[in-house]
This record gives sequence, C-alpha cells and structure tokens, in this order.
Amino acid sequence: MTMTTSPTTTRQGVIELGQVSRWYGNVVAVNDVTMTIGPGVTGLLGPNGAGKSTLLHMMAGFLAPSTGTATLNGQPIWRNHEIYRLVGLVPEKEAVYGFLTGWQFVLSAARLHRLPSPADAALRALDLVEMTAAKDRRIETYSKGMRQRVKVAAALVHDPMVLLLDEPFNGMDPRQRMHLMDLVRDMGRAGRTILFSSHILEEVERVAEQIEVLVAGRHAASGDYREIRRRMTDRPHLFRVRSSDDRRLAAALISDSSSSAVALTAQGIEVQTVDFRRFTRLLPKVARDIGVHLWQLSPTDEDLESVFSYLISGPTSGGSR
Ligand SMILES: Nc1ncnc2c1ncn2[C@@H]1O[C@H](COP(=O)(O)OP(=O)(O)OP(=O)(O)O)[C@@H](O)[C@H]1O
Repeated sequence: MTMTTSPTTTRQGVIELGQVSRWYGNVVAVNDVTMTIGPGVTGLLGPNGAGKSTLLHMMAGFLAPSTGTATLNGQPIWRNHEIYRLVGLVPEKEAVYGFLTGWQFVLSAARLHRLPSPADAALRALDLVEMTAAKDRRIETYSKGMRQRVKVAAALVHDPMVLLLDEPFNGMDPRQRMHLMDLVRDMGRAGRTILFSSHILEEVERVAEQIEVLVAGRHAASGDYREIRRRMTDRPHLFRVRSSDDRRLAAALISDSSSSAVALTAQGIEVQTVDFRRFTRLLPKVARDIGVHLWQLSPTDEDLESVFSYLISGPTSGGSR
C-alpha cells in the first residue's frame, strides 16, 4: 500500500501521562498510570474493563484526569484547543449517520475543524484509507471494515500527529482486519504517533512495535512483543493431565525439576510447572519411557484474565491468582 507523505513526518507527537488516575463515582477506572507514547505504533493491551477507553479519552482531551497530568509535547491536553488540532480519535462505538455518504461524513468532520479547504482535506483523508471509489455510497451500505476506515478518515481529516483508535479491529473479517492493519502500520512508519487498544495479544503483536499492558486500571507491563510474550510464558503454569495410569505418570513427573508441584485429583494429574517449555517437551518423553498413554493435556489457567492478573501481580508473588 502506498501512502502520501504528510507534514506529520517532520513533527513529533509525544504523549506523557504522569500518575494519571480517573474515577467514576466509586469506580477507579485508571489507577496511577505513568507512561510515554511516542511516534510509531503502540498497542494498548488489556482485558475488558481494564480502563483502555478511559485512558484513550483522556489522551484525546474528551475526559479530564481526576488526578495526575496528561500532556502532548509538554502541553496539557485537557481544555487545550491547540492540542485538539493535533489529535484524532476513532471511538469504539458506532456513532455514524447511515444516511450520509462517506464523503459527506468526512467533509463534515473537516468543516468542524474549520479547515481552510475542507473538500481537499476530505478527499485526501478518504484517499489515505482507500475509500475514494466508495465515497459517494451511503455509509449504511458499507461493510464493517469500510465503515471503520471512513471513521479513520474522519479522525485523520485535520492531519493530526497523534491518532488514537479504540478496539479498531473488533468485529472485522480477516481480510478487512489485514487491510486496516496495513494502514495502521503505514501511518506509524510515516511518523505518526498511533495508539490502538485491544484485548487480543496476537492482534497487538502483529501491528505494534511497542505494547503497553493495562490491567484493572493499572499499568502492568511495557515492552516490545517479545518482552511481553516472554513475561506471559515465563510464569508458573498449571496443567491437567489425563493418562492410562495417572499414578505412575505422577510419580515419574515428580522427579523432574520443571514440575514444582504434582497432585493427583479425581480429574487427573495437576502439575504446576515453573519451566513451561521444558515441561511440554518432557511430558511425552516420560510417558513413552514408562509405557503410559497420554489422553489429555490441558492448561487450566490460560485464560487471558489470569495471564493479565499474573502480569500485574508480578513474578515475585509466584503468580498468585
Ligand atoms: N461513564 C462511566 N461511568 C461509570 N463507570 C464507568 C464509566 N465508563 C467506564 N466505567 C467503568 O470504568 C472501568 C473501565 O472502563 P473502560 O471502558 O475504560 O475499560 P476498557 O478497558 O475500555 O473496557 P472495554 O474494552 O470493555 O470497553 C470499568 O469498570 C467501567 O465499568
């Protein structure tokens, strides 16, 4: 995909959050978050309700932090009109009139920003998301992917240096998802600061150079995907194993150092392992050596919630859940 180089390439968009918290009544949605987001693509990863939308809305200037500071290029974001010109937000919820054409929708966004040549800006933005050919169709006739791209065009119409996208890949089919992922990557390469939220690690890995993990309102981890992957895998794992002779298999597994605890239960053997890779290699070998058939191996704590809660509680707590 080709992209026209925008003036954005020569500017820097750096968002800094300093001990930011935000609460709604008694609910603490964002809790003491300090992070810096620079040019390129960053993924904001966290389970539902982690506070991702709240964080993005504060970065976009739609919400004030309850405490702490949120700045863009050193300037406070809240109630700062100069800053609003530099940021675009693609919200998660659909809030688009279906009877408008893509062109009318993006043009109205250009007019809202009081751009000097709104029509030129709208055409440029539609071209950027490859929606020129479909621009005169009504939005209600668009696919989910096209609708999402037209929302991106509206958020980009004033050529902001920072683009924030809330769960942009949700509900898309694989082809549409790939298309939008290419677009996001291209915009990041062109020097824009792009931050998108997701609750799916694979999605974030494929697009983001940098990943920030948010769990229960707190900033749980930060790094590139290798670092985040490593932290998610290098933690105690709990497996359930069923075999033709659980008792003998359990006895054989106890002697290996990768199993920190082995328990026989009515549902099979439960093995707590400290070395995930070693254990998954060892198990079939041990079973073969003692002539036991393996029937089932299932992780019991692989749901994202438990991985995330491990990340936030940290390795020192032994991954308590
Ligand atoms: N306007 C509001 N009033 C009260 N509570 C809210 C409001 N908005 C969000 N919350 C609560 O704040 C917490 C964080 O919500 P937020 O929408 O920021 O999380 P999220 O990570 O974006 O989750 P999701 O992906 O489900 O939207 C949740 O407990 C949510 O119920």
